[in-house]
Amino acid sequence: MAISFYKYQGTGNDFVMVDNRKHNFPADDEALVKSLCDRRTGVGADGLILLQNHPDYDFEMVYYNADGRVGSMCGNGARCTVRFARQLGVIEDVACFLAADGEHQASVERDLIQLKMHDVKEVEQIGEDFYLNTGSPHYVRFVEDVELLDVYEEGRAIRYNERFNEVGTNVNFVQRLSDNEIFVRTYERGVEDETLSCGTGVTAAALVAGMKGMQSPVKVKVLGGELQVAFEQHETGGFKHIYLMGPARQVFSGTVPLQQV
Ligand SMILES: N[C@H](CCC[C@H](N)C(=O)O)C(=O)O
Repeated sequence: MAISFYKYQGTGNDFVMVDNRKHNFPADDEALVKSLCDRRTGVGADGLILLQNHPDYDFEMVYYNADGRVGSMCGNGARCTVRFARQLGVIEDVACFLAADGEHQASVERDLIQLKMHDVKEVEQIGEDFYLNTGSPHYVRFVEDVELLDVYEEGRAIRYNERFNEVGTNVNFVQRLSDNEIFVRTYERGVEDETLSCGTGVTAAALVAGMKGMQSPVKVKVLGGELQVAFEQHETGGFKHIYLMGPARQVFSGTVPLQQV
């Protein structure tokens, strides 16, 4: 038996995608997911996503981190899944789909995928830093020079802080570049390394930039390209009408013999 897969990437956050509408991919096999995501002995990706039928939605996305564990919401992965659904003919230019954190709307505008995120009701302040959930948990720290930072070491120190216990957190380091632009680097839980981009992390960083007075939409530079985040801020704190926008495309497709993974 062989597994057919597609490889997608959105601003450098890359995913093995499986069309699971008619198959039954053995995703509870953590070792299998992990080996497919391995960059030397597998296809190589930050995560694996199943696109599935759902009776009430255009489709359902099920996301696994590169370590093989079922993940929470993945913003770039969702944008890639929308592109994948479009290319499979599952949707046209708009989608309403189910992800780990519930329903999402999205639209395809040429090269760009715009994804509606859930409202964020509260942002916790921890010293000078912030902690919020944009579908996945994110710690946000503003720094002077993000390019010089050791994201792996400093990210791990926060990731494994006992405050976050087994659940852990993703960690985002943010530099303000101008009145409407930030640069974000993210240490990702489940990948346990820096990735080139993290959609829910970029969203979290842009919302914190909003709290610090930046107007929507916020342009976000990441190592793998550029995204944009639009939002409305409640007077009482919290955010609504949050949109993440950026490119997502197919890189290649192939098959993996199952006995070899
Ligand atoms: N890369 C993803 C985030 C995945 C979240 C995952 N790493 C976790 O929280 O465990 C994104 O684009 O939003």
